[in-house]
Amino acid sequence: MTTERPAVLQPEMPATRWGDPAHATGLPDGVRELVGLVFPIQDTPARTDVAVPASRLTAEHVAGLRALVGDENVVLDDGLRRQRTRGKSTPDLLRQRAGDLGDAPDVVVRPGSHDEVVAVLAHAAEQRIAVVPFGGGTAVTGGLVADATGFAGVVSLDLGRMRGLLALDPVSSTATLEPGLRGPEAEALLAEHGMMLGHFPQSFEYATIGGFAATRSSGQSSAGYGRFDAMVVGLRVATPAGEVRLGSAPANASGPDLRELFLGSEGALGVITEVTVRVRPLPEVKQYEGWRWASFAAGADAMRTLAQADLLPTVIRLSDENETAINLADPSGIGGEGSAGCLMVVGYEGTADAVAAKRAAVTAVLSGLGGTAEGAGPGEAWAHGRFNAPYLRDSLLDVGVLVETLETATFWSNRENLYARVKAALEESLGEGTMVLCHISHVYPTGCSLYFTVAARGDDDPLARWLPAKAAASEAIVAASAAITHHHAVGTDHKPYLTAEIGEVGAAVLRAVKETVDPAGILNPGVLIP
Ligand SMILES: Cc1cc2nc3c(=O)[nH]c(=O)nc-3n(C[C@H](O)[C@H](O)[C@H](O)COP(=O)(O)OP(=O)(O)OC[C@H]3O[C@@H](n4cnc5c(N)ncnc54)[C@H](O)[C@@H]3O)c2cc1C
Repeated sequence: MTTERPAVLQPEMPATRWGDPAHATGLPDGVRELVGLVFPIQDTPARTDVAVPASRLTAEHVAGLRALVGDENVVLDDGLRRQRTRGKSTPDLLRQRAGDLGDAPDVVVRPGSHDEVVAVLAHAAEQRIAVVPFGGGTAVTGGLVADATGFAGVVSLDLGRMRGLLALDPVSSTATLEPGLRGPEAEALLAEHGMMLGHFPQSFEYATIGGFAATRSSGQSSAGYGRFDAMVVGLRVATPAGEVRLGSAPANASGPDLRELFLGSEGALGVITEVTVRVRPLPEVKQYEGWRWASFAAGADAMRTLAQADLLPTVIRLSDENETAINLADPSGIGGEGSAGCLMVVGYEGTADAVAAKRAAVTAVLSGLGGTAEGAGPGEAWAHGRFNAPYLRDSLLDVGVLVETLETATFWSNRENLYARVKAALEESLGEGTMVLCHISHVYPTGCSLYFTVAARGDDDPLARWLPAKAAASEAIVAASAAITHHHAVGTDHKPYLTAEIGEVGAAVLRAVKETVDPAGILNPGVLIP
């Protein structure tokens, strides 16, 4: 087939905020009033008067890059360099809002093909220019913040021109996608063939196929469709040492599976230029509903029972008592009566017969374990608002409230310990009035992830309040022997904790691979590799 490209492209995100400016609603009056009851409201507009630092690259460097990808695809423009600075964590946004553009790339380079990526990497290695692969720019763990020490400058390698559906194999149910396709663009291309990928992280609107692979992302339908890495059957990767093509069969016993080496490699081992994924038919039916549990523990036990019985629906998420209460208090959040206990959202997608059968079996288990069915209302409200939270975060930052999220994962037997430790660490660090909310939305037969949302007073310097709280939470995660990240990746923020998780030998293995594929160390220096 000839390459198919999306008919409609997602608009650019502003540098200081999340998402499509047309979807930003501001803080509804009712919510502003509620927030004001808990936190001091203080209007804190973003600074836009700070200039982007001058590019450190010489005219010769720039001319060399232009010769490889064309003049128009080597961009020194301040606006684009500002937008390509860091990602979209709360610290990233706070730094942008404060006018800190110290990590701005020196130039944005937009290759149009695998071969152009290869050529840029060879040139960068020769000239000692650092290269930061840039997909959607939704990184939340500092994966786009390269350490430029010892380099002539930093190229943001923007993969946004590589946005095609390259191949579709309906017999094997696979599709080969270019890395710069954003979530909705990839789904729209596949939908024209009656197929879907089924990867819906909260960053779906902006994150890309290459980014999903490079961070081992997990989406809201992970219970039914799996994590992104589980959907990948093949990869093409450009490294400074040459090309790596992986995935000649769905499974093999040809030594360790090297696909796993490049999945989650966060731009430090190569640039992913093609991703072959498993696709499936578009669902005939989608049904989402709510269940209520007396406690977080009771709901979590029900999730475990379903996972261990191989009975997971497509979506399953459970809010703790605090998250349940806050969402019910928010008129734009999940609807429903009362706020006691813990709300679970359960979603079914597939053929009408498959949905009916799975729903009947799951309903029997949940009822038997003491859950109360709440009907379609809470499920549909969740489905309707599932991508809204990041816009609300901007509105809260606008009024001086500190909001951030973090996530981890552990085995079922350690869930309560991990939950208690992380919650206590955040509350102690941020002090009185801090709200710590938690949900479980990715489950396995052996364990689950925990996703925390924190809201606290920002005071005069929200960044200075958040960084010690994040460190305390990370230390609590390590002390609980849990994963420093379940799906947000390592980046620079989690790097100090990685060796504790994988051990000294594990860290040395990563360094050895880096040395082999990127001997000059130009790829995302300072990210991931301990
Ligand atoms: C509001 C919000 C909600 C989020 N929700 C979720 C969620 O539900 N689930 C989840 O898993 N994550 C979530 N994230 C995190 C983020 O969206 C994911 O990590 C996502 O996979 C990043 O994709 P991206 O295209 O934006 O990558 P980028 O941010 O551009 O890059 C991320 C990292 O991957 C590298 N990279 C990007 N593309 C390539 C490539 N082609 N080859 C090699 N390296 C590359 C970059 O150098 C960087 O280190 C969320 C983030 C935000 C801001």
